[in-house]
Amino acid sequence: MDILSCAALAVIESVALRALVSDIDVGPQRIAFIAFGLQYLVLKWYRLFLYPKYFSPWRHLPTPPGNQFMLGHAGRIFKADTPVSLFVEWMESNPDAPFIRYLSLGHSEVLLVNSPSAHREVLQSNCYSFTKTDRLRKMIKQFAGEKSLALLEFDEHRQHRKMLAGILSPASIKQLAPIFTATVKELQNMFDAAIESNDGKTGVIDCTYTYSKATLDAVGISIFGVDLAQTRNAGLVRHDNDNYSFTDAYEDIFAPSTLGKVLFALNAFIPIRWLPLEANQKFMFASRWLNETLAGLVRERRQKITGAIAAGKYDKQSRDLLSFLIEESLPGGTAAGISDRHIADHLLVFLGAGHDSSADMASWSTHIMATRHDIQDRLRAEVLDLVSRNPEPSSADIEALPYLNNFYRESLRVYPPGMTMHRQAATDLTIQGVFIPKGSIFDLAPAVTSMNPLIWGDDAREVNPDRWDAATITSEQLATWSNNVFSNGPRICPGKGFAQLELKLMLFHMVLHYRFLSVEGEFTVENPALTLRPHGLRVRIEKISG
Ligand code: HEM
Repeated sequence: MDILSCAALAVIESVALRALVSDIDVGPQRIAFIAFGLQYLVLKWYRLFLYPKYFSPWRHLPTPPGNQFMLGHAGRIFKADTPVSLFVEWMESNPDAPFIRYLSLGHSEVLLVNSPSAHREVLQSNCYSFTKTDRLRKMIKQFAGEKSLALLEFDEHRQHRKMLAGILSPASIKQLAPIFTATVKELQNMFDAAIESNDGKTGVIDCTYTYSKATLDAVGISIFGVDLAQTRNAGLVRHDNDNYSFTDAYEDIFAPSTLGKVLFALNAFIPIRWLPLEANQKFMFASRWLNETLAGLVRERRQKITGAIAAGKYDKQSRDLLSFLIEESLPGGTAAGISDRHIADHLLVFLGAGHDSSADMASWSTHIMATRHDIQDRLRAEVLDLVSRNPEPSSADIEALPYLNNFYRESLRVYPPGMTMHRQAATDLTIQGVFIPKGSIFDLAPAVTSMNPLIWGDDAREVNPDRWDAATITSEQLATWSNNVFSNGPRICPGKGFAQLELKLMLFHMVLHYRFLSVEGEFTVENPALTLRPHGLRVRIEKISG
């Protein structure tokens, strides 16, 4: 935009100068070129250095130190221990400020939403005055269709949330319990294999790999009703892998090589998918494969369901979310009229949003248990007590365990997997007395409120499941806006109940059958990343006999 305005102005100036000064012996192109260069430099200098410091409406907001030339704070964010650790540090220096301003690449301003009341205004009161940012939209569009819930805005988003409400309601989530329990058995097989391949007594699991696989199995069966590892597409086979499966496509998109990750992020700034690189070809193939295969899956399931209904043989029991959504899309259903394209796009986002976050949560819970044996022992005592009274507890019995519930909430508070949300103002507005021009960029990080010492006390960074005890927890800590781990407002995570059931069942069985002895070696946290993902977190486990 700046280039275009400067170029247009330079042409006008050149024409005007030659009209006003008759004996000028410099050609019009040269004049325009020099004018363009000078104007562009002055404008950039203003934007980079003068505007943020002297003219921005946000210049009085807290701005952290450490701004680097051209990189702003972005360089330090990418080098930090986790993608959100600087946000938490900045919040700790300004715990009650509504917003903190930081500078991103090219010194562009970003507002970090800080106080609970500012969160409420951005996520609830003015939810539809914001959209996802253009960059995030470009990033998500690389693998999910435009019709997916995560990309819908305004009335269309409202309408689709309503259509999808039934399939993720508590009643339908409850029906998924047997599926989750079955996938926990898979997890146990992986744990046992790790122990067997060592000395038969203890073994080491790589948390990211193990939980990723287990939760992908769980979301595959619960969302699509298929074993994703076995799902192939006969019409679309990769030349170097004729056994290409859903798992391959998923990995090529969500767990690519380092170059693949860089290209994924870069493509949100400049289109680079046309570059003839292997990482690009893999990504493009996987994205096409995933979209075509899902469309085929939806088509087949619709035929099967409508055929069974017509024959009077449809069994509504034990249905996955895809079957449920297709049923509801029929005349009279809560999602009547929703297109197959929308269904496929929504479910692909459910898969992406639900898989990594649940796997990360399981990894961090394991980390807590392996480093805090006191917490692990209390969890196990509670689980054993339930089993001694009721050897076959229902999912409702498990969900009601108080210490397991406290542990689940505390683990999410300290290690929120859905790490950041990004928004862009769709209109001019004022929030908490701060003027927000249209186009302003916002970051929201659940850790910012979850770690706020004014809400959670000076030990906010410590893991302490007891802080959730009904007898002692304060109303401020329980307030909706003190906890944004699943976001809040109209865009609150629709998979909250799904994640809770899946993870509590997984934790229950893990604690019942295994001891988590220690963390082996060092590990890092992926940065940049879409979720709070430990890398190389290896934990020694031991099977509990009997
Ligand atoms: C521990 C597990 C999970 C966490 C921490 C989590 C967190 C979040 C957060 C913070 C958002 C808001 C993103 C934004 O507005 O930019 C979100 C949105 C979303 N989540 Fe989750 N999530 C989890 C599991 C799941 C599961 C299991 C599913 C599906 C089965 C799911 C589906 C979605 C969808 C579809 C959205 C977009 C909602 C919309 O834009 O209306 N999530 N999640």
